[in-house]
Amino acid sequence: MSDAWSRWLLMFNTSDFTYALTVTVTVLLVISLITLISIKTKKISPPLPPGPKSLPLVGNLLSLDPDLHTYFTTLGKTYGPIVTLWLGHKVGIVINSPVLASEVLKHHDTIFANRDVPAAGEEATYGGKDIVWTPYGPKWRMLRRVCVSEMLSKSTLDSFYELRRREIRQTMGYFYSRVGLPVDIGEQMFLTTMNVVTNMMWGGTVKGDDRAGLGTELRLVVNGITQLLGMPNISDFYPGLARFDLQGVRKKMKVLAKKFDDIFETAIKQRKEIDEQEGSKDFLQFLLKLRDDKEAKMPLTMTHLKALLMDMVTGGTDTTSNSLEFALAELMNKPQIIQRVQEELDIAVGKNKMVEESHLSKLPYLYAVMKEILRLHPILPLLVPHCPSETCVVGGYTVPKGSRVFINVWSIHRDPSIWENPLEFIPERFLDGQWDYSGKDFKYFPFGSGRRICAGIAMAENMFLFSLASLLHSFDWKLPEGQKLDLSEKFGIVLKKKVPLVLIPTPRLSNPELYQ
Ligand code: HEM
Repeated sequence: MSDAWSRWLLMFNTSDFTYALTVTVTVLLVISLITLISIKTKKISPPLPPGPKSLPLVGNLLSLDPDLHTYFTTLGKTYGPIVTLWLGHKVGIVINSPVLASEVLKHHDTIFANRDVPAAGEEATYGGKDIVWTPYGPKWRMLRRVCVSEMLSKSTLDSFYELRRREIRQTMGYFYSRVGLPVDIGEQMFLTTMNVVTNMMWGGTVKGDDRAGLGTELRLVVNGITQLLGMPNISDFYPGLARFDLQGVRKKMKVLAKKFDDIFETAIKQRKEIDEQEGSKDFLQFLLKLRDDKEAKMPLTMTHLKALLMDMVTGGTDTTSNSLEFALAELMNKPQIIQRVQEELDIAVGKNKMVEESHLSKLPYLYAVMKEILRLHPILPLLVPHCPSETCVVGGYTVPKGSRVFINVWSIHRDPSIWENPLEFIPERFLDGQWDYSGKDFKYFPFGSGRRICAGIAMAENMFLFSLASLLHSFDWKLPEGQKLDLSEKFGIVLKKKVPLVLIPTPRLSNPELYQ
């Protein structure tokens, strides 16, 4: 068996395919081949961007590396800033330069503000009814407005400060109870963000003994969802074969999404039962009110409502917690940077208090640490793929309507022609305030840019800074005896650490009562 074929099997998890299925696939692929050849031999002017030679039937699928972000970066070095890949029947376009990212996300923003919804995404979000996958248009605008102006606005976030404070204190209390013992940083930060998000949504939280159990389970579910979303799927590349769900991606996603759907159903039922007089103010109550608004121009359906909740519990948790895990991991390699952050914290907060959100504006060096982490490990390394609603020209090449466009922010953030020592973790490069998250500069845009820019920037910034400040102010951290730091990344729609970060906390604050 050739290397490429084994990789294919590995990536697509097809070991349980039966002989009969293989025959069926072959027949269907032959039909696909005829269509593919007819598309490829059509003269396109200007031409498609350059790219590696593709094979009949499969295009470039056999040579795809599972770590797509590094693979696309290598392709960029050979073929230039814009590359074509044939993903079965689908045209994939990879953008590796700031100039072309700007053409796509700024000059042609409206055309590219669409998504090529993968089968996995459709299954996870009630048929793609959420913000992430809804096509650009009135429905998306309505969802986005609800989310950005109401749920995640600065004033709403401010009103939930007590809740974040309580959760972060609880996490610090947990670490205090584990002094001298190894703790899984990613797991704990996931739990903290999940608790904040579910609390904001419907007042739900995981406490006490349930914390480890339910938290671990929810993390597995979210991990599973993001993994399936980032996984190449035959159904997406050969739409004619989608109904067979050959890799079982839809089936697996259905099981995972059902777990959250059950949680949403229970929360919705309970919320409806609570007398409004009790005045609970969470998003669910707000969304249920919107849903009952019969006058609304673009009504919010129950499906939209649940799809929005799904965006919050998946998009709002894994992104922030993985960024925090990368941050602590990079810092473990650079004790002098930890020292500088702690000095800043000791001046702004003092060692006789815990960090409050009001301290965050006095921590410019910590802010630079966050920016540098999102440069070196942009947590959505290819953004969420965009999809042009009409054929257009980018960088002098044709980008066909319906193609899947990957903006490789990971490679732009590590481009040596833009960044000095790009592979080094150097927060100082952000101290002059030159870079922000607005997406205006296509050399640095970890949250994306244009109409589809991340809807949760304020919350991400808040949770990241508050958590990291608390972790470094309350504790010193060390690796367990004999363990080496591993900073390698694992590709997925959300980038993860290949090896979970396990560290041992030692309290820094003199008064043990602060940790209670
Ligand atoms: C470190 C944390 C985070 C990072 C780096 C991040 C980054 C991103 C990126 C790169 C995109 C895609 C932009 C594009 O397609 O061009 C995105 C989309 C999105 N993010 Fe975030 N995100 C983070 C946290 C959050 C949080 C906390 C929430 C909400 C609670 C959130 C909600 C969303 C939503 C709803 C979208 C889809 C927007 C749309 O398609 O209109 N994100 N995010």
